[in-house]
Amino acid sequence: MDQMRIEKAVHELLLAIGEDPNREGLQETPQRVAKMYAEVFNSIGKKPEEVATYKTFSVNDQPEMVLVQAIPFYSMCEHHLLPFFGTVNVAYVPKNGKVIGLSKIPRLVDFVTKKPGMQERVTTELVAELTRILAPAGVAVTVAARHLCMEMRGVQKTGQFTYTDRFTGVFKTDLTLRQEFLHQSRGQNGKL
Ligand SMILES: Nc1nc2c(ncn2[C@@H]2O[C@H](COP(=O)(O)OP(=O)(O)OP(=O)(O)O)[C@@H](O)[C@H]2O)c(=O)[nH]1
Ligand SMILES: [Zn+2]
Repeated sequence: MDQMRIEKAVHELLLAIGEDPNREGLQETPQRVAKMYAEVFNSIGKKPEEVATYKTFSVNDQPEMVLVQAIPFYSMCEHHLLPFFGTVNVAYVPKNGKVIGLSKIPRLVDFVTKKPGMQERVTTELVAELTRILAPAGVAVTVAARHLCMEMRGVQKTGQFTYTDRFTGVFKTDLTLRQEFLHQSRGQNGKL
């Protein structure tokens, strides 16, 4: 990421909105924004393996379903560069005893959210990455998120959650399993 270019652009942006980039509180703002973008857009143009390792293990007696519930995330909408944020539930059914290190699931959530995007793509990319890494019998992902571009501007509807989901493999065919996933992952405060 070109930090100097971001700094220049933010300086220009401050001028364009009628601010004084030289006043005390704004003097370091271009650097701060450049640093912040490097953090929140950390996965642009990268492959998951460039940001973290995705270690898998073999187990003899595999569980029916592995579910990590209510993983928090923050992302930026690609239309307005405003945050959308919420929680993700991720589950998979292993195949041939192949499982992934548990922490790698929130790491994958970080990977798919650290770039300008849409909630639908967060949902489908998570499924695609888990499928690529694990080739499991099925994956289930549900995302619940609030979008600041619908809250603090524009249509200005506050506190709404948008829900998206994707089910593959056995989660598509076995409705009892899907119900179990939805039951287990149901939380509070709008979390799925
Ligand atoms: N499907 C989807 N839409 C999103 C997401 N984040 C933001 N949007 C929408 O993207 C759309 C962009 O629409 P435009 O008409 O180009 O932009 P706009 O004039 O700023 O639209 P308003 O927000 O309605 O004022 C808006 O309807 C946003 O609500 C998302 O994750 N998924
Ligand atoms: Zn938006």
